[in-house]
Amino acid sequence: MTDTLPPPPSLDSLIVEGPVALFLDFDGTLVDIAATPDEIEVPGDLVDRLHALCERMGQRVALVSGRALDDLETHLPALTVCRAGSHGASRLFADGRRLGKEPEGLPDAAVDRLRAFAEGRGLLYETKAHGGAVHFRKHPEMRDEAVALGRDVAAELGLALFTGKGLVELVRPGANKGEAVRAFMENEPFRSARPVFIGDDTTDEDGMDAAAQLGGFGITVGERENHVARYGLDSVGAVHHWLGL
Ligand SMILES: O=P(O)(O)OC[C@H]1O[C@H](O[C@H]2O[C@H](CO)[C@@H](O)[C@H](O)[C@H]2O)[C@H](O)[C@@H](O)[C@@H]1O
Repeated sequence: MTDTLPPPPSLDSLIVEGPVALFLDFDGTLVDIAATPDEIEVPGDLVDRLHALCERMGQRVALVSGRALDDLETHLPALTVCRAGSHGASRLFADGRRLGKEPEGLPDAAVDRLRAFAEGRGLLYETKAHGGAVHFRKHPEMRDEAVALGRDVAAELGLALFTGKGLVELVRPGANKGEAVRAFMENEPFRSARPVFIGDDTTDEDGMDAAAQLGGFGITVGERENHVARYGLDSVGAVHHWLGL
């Protein structure tokens, strides 16, 4: 449990031991969770603060989000930090060069099933370039039905199912945050650094697991049960404070 996990050592003390690479989740980690994806409140100077953090870290910072990259960039305009969207499947270096292949979108049959389910029940369907999510945050009683539908469609069409905070999502197999961590860590300036992954949700555990396998560790945010993280921070505010944002 998060409340039994100690806070991490200070970032300055880690940097003294050797180069550190930071992998940062977005929703629930850098910004607070809101009722819908578009209602998040992003501090106006967050991009500038992330750029300053990048300078301090020798450019070894990557955002690793479940959101599509174009959506992430809407909330973080003119961001020049390494970033991965669609749960790590779509990756860009800081200057916009692609890392790896552009992933495939969902088959139409999957999109149609998810969208019809959401629209039929008054739920929000989030269109993504490489996935599709049904949000039930405002209707938690629909959770089991949404997860069951996601499982069925995933099995029928050979897709992977994610269940996150108030959502169920389908992606192509292999799209996970651990793969994004590994991909960045094979490249400069990340290579040989100690990876630290910070996140609040189930899908972040793949990133934390990869960080641990590569000699680093995970930091979980908030009170969710987490069996992979080594340390915990209480809130988005505590993450900002730890990062010196
Ligand atoms: O990996 P992340 O960057 O944390 O993205 C995870 C999902 O974040 C968004 O959904 C979550 O945040 C919404 C806004 O706070 C909230 O309304 C929703 O219930 C959360 O699940 C985003 O909409 C998803 O696409 C991401 O997968």
